[in-house]
Amino acid sequence: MIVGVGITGRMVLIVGPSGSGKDTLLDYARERLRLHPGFRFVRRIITRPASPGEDHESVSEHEFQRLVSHNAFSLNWTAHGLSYGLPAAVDQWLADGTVVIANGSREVLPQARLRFPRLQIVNITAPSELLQRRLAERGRETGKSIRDRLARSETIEVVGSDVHNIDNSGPPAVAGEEFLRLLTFGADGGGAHLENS
Ligand SMILES: Nc1ncnc2c1ncn2[C@@H]1O[C@H](COP(=O)(O)OP(=O)(O)OP(=O)(O)O)[C@@H](O)[C@H]1O
Ligand SMILES: O=P(O)(O)OC[C@H]1O[C@H](OP(=O)(O)O)[C@H](O)[C@@H]1O
Repeated sequence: MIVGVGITGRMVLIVGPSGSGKDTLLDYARERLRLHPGFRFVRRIITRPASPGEDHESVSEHEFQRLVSHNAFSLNWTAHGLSYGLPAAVDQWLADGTVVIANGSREVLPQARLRFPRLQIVNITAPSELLQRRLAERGRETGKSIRDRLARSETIEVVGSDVHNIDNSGPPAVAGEEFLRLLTFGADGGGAHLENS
């Protein structure tokens, strides 16, 4: 079994333009940390029908607004004509000292910084030609929807001392290992490590 030594509980938001590889890197890390109780990967609530890729809870916009009015979200936002939420359970996991990892939005970072005192932002990047090719090959969106996502990719800057950039233009395992290192070595870049026993 894997045990953690000195892991510091915190919120980790992985952000970056559509097609940069957030879900791919989340899958990579989730698989490798699945036996570790100190890490939890958030299942998002989204007003998108079930689709290949991210495993999310699909709800109608009406249901989403009902959840908002019942304070069912720790953080929520809109983008691409969809509504996204992280469940309120996140707050309890953080209070328990867990490292909570979620797919976020670059645009919601100002609210996230106020919401989560211990926040680590992981910004995934890739050149625009790669984003374009990946979105076309993925096939979840087509035509205008892809064009809108690519246009949005260039409009939002992610800067700050709480931001770690990961270039995902090479093989997924390269960026995946870098992401794992960030998760397991703590927000301040040192001190914590995982041990196999
Ligand atoms: N390093 C990589 N090399 C080649 N293909 C990749 C790499 N990373 C991701 N991909 C592929 O690119 C596509 C987009 O990746 P992914 O869905 O992980 O991106 P995303 O950032 O989560 O996008 P979105 O915000 O639109 O959900 C997927 O088909 C994925 O398999
Ligand atoms: O452009 P920004 O604000 O960074 O991100 C907007 C939203 O798009 C992506 O979701 P998905 O591709 O619909 O699953 C992100 O995860 C985020 O929720």
